[in-house]
Amino acid sequence: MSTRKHTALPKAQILIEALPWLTRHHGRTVVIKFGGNAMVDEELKAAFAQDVVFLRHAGLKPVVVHGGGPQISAQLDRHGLVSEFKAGLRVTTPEAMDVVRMVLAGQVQRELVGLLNQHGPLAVGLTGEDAHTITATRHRPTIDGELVDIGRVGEITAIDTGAIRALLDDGRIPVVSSIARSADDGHVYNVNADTAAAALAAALGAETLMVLTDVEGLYEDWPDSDEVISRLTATELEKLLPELSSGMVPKMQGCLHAVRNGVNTARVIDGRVQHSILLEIFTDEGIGTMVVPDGTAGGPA
Ligand SMILES: Nc1ncnc2c1ncn2[C@@H]1O[C@H](COP(=O)(O)OP(=O)(O)O)[C@@H](O)[C@H]1O
Ligand SMILES: CC(=O)N[C@@H](CCC(=O)OP(=O)(O)O)C(=O)O
Repeated sequence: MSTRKHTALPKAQILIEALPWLTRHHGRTVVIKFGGNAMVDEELKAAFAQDVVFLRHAGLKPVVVHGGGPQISAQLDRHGLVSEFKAGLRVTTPEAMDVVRMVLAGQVQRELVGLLNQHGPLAVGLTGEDAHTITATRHRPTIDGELVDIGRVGEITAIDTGAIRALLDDGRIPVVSSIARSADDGHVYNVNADTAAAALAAALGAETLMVLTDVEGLYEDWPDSDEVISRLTATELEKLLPELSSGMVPKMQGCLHAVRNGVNTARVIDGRVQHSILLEIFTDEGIGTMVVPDGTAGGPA
């Protein structure tokens, strides 16, 4: 009996260590973006699903927004279509848009819903098209001073949180694909998943936006160094933005948008680390990069 007590004690200590975090986050919404590059390993995907279900049972309200860039590229390739990116966004022809929608809503989202629902009737998948969750207009980025046409790529103009809130109130875990309907022309648009997650986090008044990717966080001097910036304010991030490249651009722009619009913390964390979500939410040893609004005091958040 005494041996059993003794061996079980560390488990109790670990649970108690999480108490301040459980108290702080209880009832709060956490938007988690699961990137396509972090989604390649079966064990990692299963651990991701466990973490999200754990959060839900711990009294938080997780919302999953997923990417699928590599999966889309692979499918386009099978169709003999080339993948081209401009300003970090996929040039999306109407033909490519059909593939994007099929892969995100029909493949990646279904897989995540399936993994989450191994733990109970929790996850419900939707795309931004459902119940007008995400409305977009055609995005025309400026590259070298010129407006560029990148096809069916959407810039978010409105978020309707009604369907997601109804699911959360019903105890479900919404799993959202980053596809939007345009109110102008009725077409379906491809939205970067980081941008969609940030917009949803802001519109939902989420406590935290958590972006899982395939690096440790925001590197200070990428690609020359792998020194991770652990914490930075909105203004510090804004100054860094022009120096960032490729996939980090929409991620960090999204983090900035989130903390400037009511989200308490936006984090970029390493999706290759098993249970990185739990480590980030429930322990002192926060990993990755955390963006906070200006004027936020130091210490763990
Ligand atoms: N400053 C930086 N710090 C870390 N990664 C960076 C930086 N700048 C660019 N990157 C690149 O951004 C990538 C992550 O973005 P992306 O490939 O779009 O991932 P995801 O599929 O998770 O959205 C990293 O793998 C890295 O190659
Ligand atoms: C407009 C645009 O670029 N959309 C992205 C949508 C998926 C995505 O963002 O996936 P990751 O998070 O895995 O990069 C794309 O077509 O790849």
